[in-house]
Amino acid sequence: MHFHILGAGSLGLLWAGRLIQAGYPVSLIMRTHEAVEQWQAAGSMLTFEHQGTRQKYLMEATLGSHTEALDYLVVATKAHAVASALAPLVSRLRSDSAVIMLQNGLGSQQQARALCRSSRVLCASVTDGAWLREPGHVVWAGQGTTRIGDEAGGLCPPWLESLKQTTLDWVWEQDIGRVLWQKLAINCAINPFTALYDCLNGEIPARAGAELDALTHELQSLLQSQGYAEQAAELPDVISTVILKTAQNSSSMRQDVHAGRRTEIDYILGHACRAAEKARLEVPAMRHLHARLKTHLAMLGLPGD
Ligand SMILES: NC(=O)C1=CN([C@@H]2O[C@H](COP(=O)(O)OP(=O)(O)OC[C@H]3O[C@@H](n4cnc5c(N)ncnc54)[C@H](OP(=O)(O)O)[C@@H]3O)[C@@H](O)[C@H]2O)C=CC1
Ligand SMILES: CC(C)(CO)C(=O)C(=O)O
Repeated sequence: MHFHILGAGSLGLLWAGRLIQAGYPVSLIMRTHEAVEQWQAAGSMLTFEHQGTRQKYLMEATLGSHTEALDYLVVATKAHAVASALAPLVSRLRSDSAVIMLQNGLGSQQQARALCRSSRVLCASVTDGAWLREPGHVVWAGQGTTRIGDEAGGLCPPWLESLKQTTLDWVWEQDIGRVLWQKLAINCAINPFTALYDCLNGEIPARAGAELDALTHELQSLLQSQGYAEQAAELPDVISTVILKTAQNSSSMRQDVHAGRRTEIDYILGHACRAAEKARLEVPAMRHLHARLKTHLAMLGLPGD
């Protein structure tokens, strides 16, 4: 099984390292010729750091314009880069190719399905934490679980069954939509406040107070409108637990803002607002937060989508 990883960022290199450790051939697909040249100039080596130990793995980096068929394509770009990164690769996919989406939020997975009509597109919800110490050097900071499923339904594919839990701590989800929507609701309740108030996850209840309660209530209605009544009922507890467990975390959105990078707001809060409109739900707290965050990002010179 040859895996191609699209996007040599934190999560892409984490998957690359874990798969190569398990003995699978892995190639990276990079965005620019310069990025490939830099990778090669640095010896084509991935540095994989975990609990203070560092290992090095040789790995080839290529451009999307290659013609080799893609059997297992792991899409590890940010949500907003998915469509443009994936489009040039569609002709390299076969009917038995698998595309595995790792993005937070919702919307990019559906874009991928629209693009890759002839291949199976699986979606993953990942709770591992990874960051880059420098290009090509990934730190696996938090061990988590990867819940994988197919929004179009169907059984777990045999190739995934054959992937040992020591390679990736994966679980097959018959209803991955439920998982992705619950994660979306959690990210809606946490990430925007951390970016707006420039605070750690644990500081949200004190900083956002009643705003958090109002938003949670609207997110419950939204989950209900999508058919996820159980997830709606447990949402307030789930949000409190995640805030508590990740109290010292700087959310991914806050990290993006600090690094001057485009955030995934449109695939988190933006998607939630659009889904609420489609379901004809009144969500004033959500809309107000979305508008405030967009203004805040604009003031920092960052896009609001
Ligand atoms: N990091 C983590 O711990 C976790 C991340 N996630 C999710 O995973 C996704 C990826 O996140 P993360 O790895 O942190 O993001 P990064 O920004 O670290 O990595 C994204 C990578 O994609 C590359 N890329 C962008 N466009 C293209 C393209 N057209 N062709 C090839 N490569 C491209 C970027 O390259 P360039 O820099 O050149 O633009 C970058 O190397 C996000 O949706 C995130 O929310 C989910 C759970 C945990
Ligand atoms: C769960 C949470 C909020 C942890 O920080 C996260 O997924 C993120 O930061 O994107």
